Amino acid sequence: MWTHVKKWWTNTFLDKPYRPGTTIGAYHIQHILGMGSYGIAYLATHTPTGAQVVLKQVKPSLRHTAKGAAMQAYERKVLSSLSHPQIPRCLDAFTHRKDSFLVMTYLSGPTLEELLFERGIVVNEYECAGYMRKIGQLVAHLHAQGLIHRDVRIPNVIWQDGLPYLIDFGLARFIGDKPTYTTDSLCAYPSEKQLKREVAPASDLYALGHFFLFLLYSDYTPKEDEPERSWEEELSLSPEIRRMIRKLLQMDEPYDSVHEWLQELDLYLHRCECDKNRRLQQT
Ligand SMILES: Nc1ncnc2c1ncn2[C@@H]1O[C@H](COP(=O)(O)OP(=O)(O)OP(=O)(O)O)[C@@H](O)[C@H]1O
Repeated sequence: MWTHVKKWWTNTFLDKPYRPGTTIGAYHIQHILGMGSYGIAYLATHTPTGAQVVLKQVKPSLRHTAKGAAMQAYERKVLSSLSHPQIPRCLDAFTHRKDSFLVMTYLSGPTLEELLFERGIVVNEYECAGYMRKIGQLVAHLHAQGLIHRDVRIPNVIWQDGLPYLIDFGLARFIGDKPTYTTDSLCAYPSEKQLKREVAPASDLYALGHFFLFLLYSDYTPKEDEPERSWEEELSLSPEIRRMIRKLLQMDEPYDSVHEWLQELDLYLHRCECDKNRRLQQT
């Protein structure tokens, strides 16, 4: 019972977000974007310039924990090290009363999760491959900087004007750094979680496999009363894409790098282009 009471008190009072309209230093809060495991994200206006920014506040309940402060400091270090138009830039960090805030550029547009599940967009296999190529190139850019995102999921990709924008670097780690703030090893985690949290390209490649499947499922309508089957049975995929996903998900010998996978993806896209041109010539 005590844990329920404590959780209720924490959520209702301690971690109560700032209200829209509140001014915090040079920023005016417009609305809450979301509450994650360690922070509260707000859309805010930078009053002197009128620019829209994202403020990320460490949850007050985590304020005095080593983890809360460390996570924000690490996210700041990660974002400050990056300079890419499709990734938020760290603009500032400050403390207001006892709360720490990270300020970053706001990337507008719907996430792929919203596009798929709220707007119901349908993407065919060829189009999915085109989306994945652009997302893969962003992930390859991170890997080239020695950074593993570890949270490449559809709610963390904003899609605007035909380009993906990658957000939420709360779990990102530089290769060589510890996978968690409390342990050096992931041995105590279940095997799938070990793979997802590994500070190595394999964890992002695995996430990209699931990402691919989410996009491909947009074109799938289950038949009524049909029992659930595996993705290989439910989706009608070309042999190349099926093979790629099996390798991304480590069901077959995995890729060593995102580049290796992107090369195969390019061969597939080239093959589709040739097929299309051939069909056009025949008509
Ligand atoms: N730079 C940004 N531009 C636009 N929207 C953003 C940006 N950063 C975050 N958001 C939005 O704010 C929400 C919350 O962001 P946050 O990074 O805290 O993600 P989270 O998944 O809720 O947190 P956590 O990773 O701690 O679970 C996101 O779902 C996203 O919609």
